Amino acid sequence: MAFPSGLVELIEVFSQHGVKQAVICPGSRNAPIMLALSRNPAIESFSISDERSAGFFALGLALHSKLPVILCCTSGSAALNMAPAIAEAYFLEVPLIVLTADRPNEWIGQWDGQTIYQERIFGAHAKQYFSYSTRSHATTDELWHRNRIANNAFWTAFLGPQGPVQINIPIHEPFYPEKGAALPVAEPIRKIHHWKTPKSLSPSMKTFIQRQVSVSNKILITLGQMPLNPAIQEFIQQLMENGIPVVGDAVANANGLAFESHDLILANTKNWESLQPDLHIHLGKSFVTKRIKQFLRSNADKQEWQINPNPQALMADPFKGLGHLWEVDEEEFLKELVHLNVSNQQKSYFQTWKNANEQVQILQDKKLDFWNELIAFKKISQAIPKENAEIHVANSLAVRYLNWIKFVPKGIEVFANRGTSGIDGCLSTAVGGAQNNSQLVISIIGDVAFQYDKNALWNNYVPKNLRIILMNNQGGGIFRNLEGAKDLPELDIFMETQQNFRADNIAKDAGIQYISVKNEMELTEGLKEFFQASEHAILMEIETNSISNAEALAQYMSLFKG
Ligand SMILES: Cc1ncc(C[n+]2csc(CCOP(=O)(O)OP(=O)(O)O)c2C)c(N)n1
Ligand SMILES: C=C(O[C@H]1C=C[C@H](C(=O)CCC(=O)O)[C@@H](C(=O)O)[C@@H]1O)C(=O)O
Ligand SMILES: [Mg+2]
Repeated sequence: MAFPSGLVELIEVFSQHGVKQAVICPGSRNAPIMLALSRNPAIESFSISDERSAGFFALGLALHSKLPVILCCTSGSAALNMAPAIAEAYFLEVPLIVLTADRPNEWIGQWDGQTIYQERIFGAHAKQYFSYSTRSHATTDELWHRNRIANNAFWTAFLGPQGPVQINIPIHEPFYPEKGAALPVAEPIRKIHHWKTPKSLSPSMKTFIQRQVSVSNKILITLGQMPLNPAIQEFIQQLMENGIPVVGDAVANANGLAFESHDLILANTKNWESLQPDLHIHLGKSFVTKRIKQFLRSNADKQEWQINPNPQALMADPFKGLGHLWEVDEEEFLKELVHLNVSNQQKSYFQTWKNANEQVQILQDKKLDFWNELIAFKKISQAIPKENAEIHVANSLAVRYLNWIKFVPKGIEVFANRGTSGIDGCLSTAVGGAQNNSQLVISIIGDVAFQYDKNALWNNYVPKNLRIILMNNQGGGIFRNLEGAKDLPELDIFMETQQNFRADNIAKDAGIQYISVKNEMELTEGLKEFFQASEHAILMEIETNSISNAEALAQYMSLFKG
C-alpha cells in the first residue's frame, strides 16, 4: 500500500476531538490528506479552488462553530495564498488547523515544481508549528510523536486565545492508493484530554473590586469587538440601569443596549473632560474608529482595567493606561460588578453620557437631501431583519457607517474581520459563515473589497440564505474622507483607485439574483424583496458617487460640533 502512513490517524484524532469541518484546496501532493479527510465520515469537507478565499471561508465556518476547522492545501505558493486568512484568524482569535502538504526535505531547492520553504511559513501568525512525518515503517517513537502532534495541534488551536496552527506534512511518492483500494484502517490513536479550570474571581479579587468601585465616581465600561452573548447583554442593561455608562461599537454586539454612537458623541462634545472616567474597564478586543482611542489615551490619570480571559503573550495596552489585567471570564466579572452600589456622583456621570447621547440621537435623524451612501445605510438599517439574521460587515467605510447611523439591529450578530482589518476575504468569510446556517447571512461590503474577493462566489457553496449588499462608489471611498489623503493630487489614482467595475456579470456567473440600485426609489423597491426567502443568494449593488458621499458625510459630521 503506497498510502503515506499516519494521515488517517491524524484526521481521526481531530475528528475524535470534535472537529467537524474541513476546507480542501486542489492539488496532488495533498491528495492523500484530501482522501483522509473526505473519507472520514465525521468530517464535512468543502472543496474550494482559490486558497485566498478558502482560508477566509474556513474562518467563516469557525466563527460559528468555535471549533477548529481544518484547512488543507498542496505544496508551493498555495500556502502563501492562505496567509492573509491565517493572520486574520490569529488576531481575531479563530481556531484553524492548517495542513500544508510539502515535498520531503531532501527535495527542497532541487528544482522540483511547487517547492518552496514551508517551514513556519505563516511566521508568528500561527500559534504553533509542527512538522508531521508520514514515512512508512515508523518507529514507536515516531508513532508516539505523531499522536502527540495531532492532540497538541487541536488543543493549541482550540484553547484560548484560539487561533491557527500549522502542520507541515512532507509526503513522498508514490502516494496514491492502488486503483479502487480503500484507505488503510486507522491504527489505534490515543486521545489526550485537556482539563482547564474556569477563570473566576477569588474572594480577595472581589474585595479589591468592591473597594475600587466604592472610591470611584466616574466608572466607564467600554466594549471592543466581541461575539453576541445574551448574558453579557443582560449585564450591560443592568449596568446602564445602575448608572454605569457602557460604550461600544456595533461589532461589540451590545445591540443598542449601550451608547454605540460614541464616535459622534465625542465629536459633538467640546469638553471631553466631562466624559472622562476615573475608572475605565474594557472588555473585548479593539474599537473600529480612532476618536474613542484618542479620548481614552488622553486621560493619563484614570485607573484602567482590562477584562481578558485569554490574553495573548504580547500584552495589549491599546489605551496606554493599563493598570490591572484581569484574566477572568467576562461574565464572571460583570456578575460581580452589577451588584455593587454606585455613588450619586457616578449616577451624575452616567447622566452626562446619557445627555450627550440624546443630543447625538436627535442630530442623527437630520435628513440629507441628495442620494448618497448615508441615506442608503439608513434605509438598509430600517429594513434589515431584527431576528434570524446575521451581518458580516466589511472593513473600510461599511464598518464605520454602522457606528455613525443608528444601525441597531437588535438580536442579530455583527461579524467583522477586525483582526487585521483587511479588505481581503470579507465576502469569503460571509460565504463560509452562511454554510449550515438557518439564518439570513448579510454581507455589507464596499466595491474594492468585493472585487478583491469576488472569488468568494467561485465555488459550489454560495447558499440561498446569503445576501450581499455591495456599496459601489467606484473606489476606496474612505480615502476621500481622510484628513491628509483627501486633498492629495494622487488621491484618485493611487488611493481611491477609481474604477468602473460592476458586479452584474459576476452575479450571473455565480448564478445568483442581481438587483441594481442607482437611487433612493430603486433602493426602496429593491429592499422589498431583498430580505425575503429566495431559492438563490441575492446581490444588491447600490451605486453612489464618491464625491457626493464625501460631501454628505462632511455635512453629516458637521452637525456634531457641540
Ligand atoms: C488587503 C488590504 N489592502 C489594502 C488595504 C487598505 N485599504 C483600506 S480601505 C481600502 C479601500 C476600500 O474600498 P471599498 O471596499 O470600496 O470601501 P469604501 O472605502 O469605498 O467604503 C483600502 C485599499 C486594506 N485595508 N487591506
Ligand atoms: C485605509 C487604511 O485604513 C485607515 C483608514 C482609515 C482609518 C481612520 O483613521 C479613519 C477615521 C477613523 O476610523 O476614526 C485608519 C485608522 O483606523 O487609523 C485606518 O488605518 C489603511 O490603509 O490603513
Ligand atoms: Mg468603495
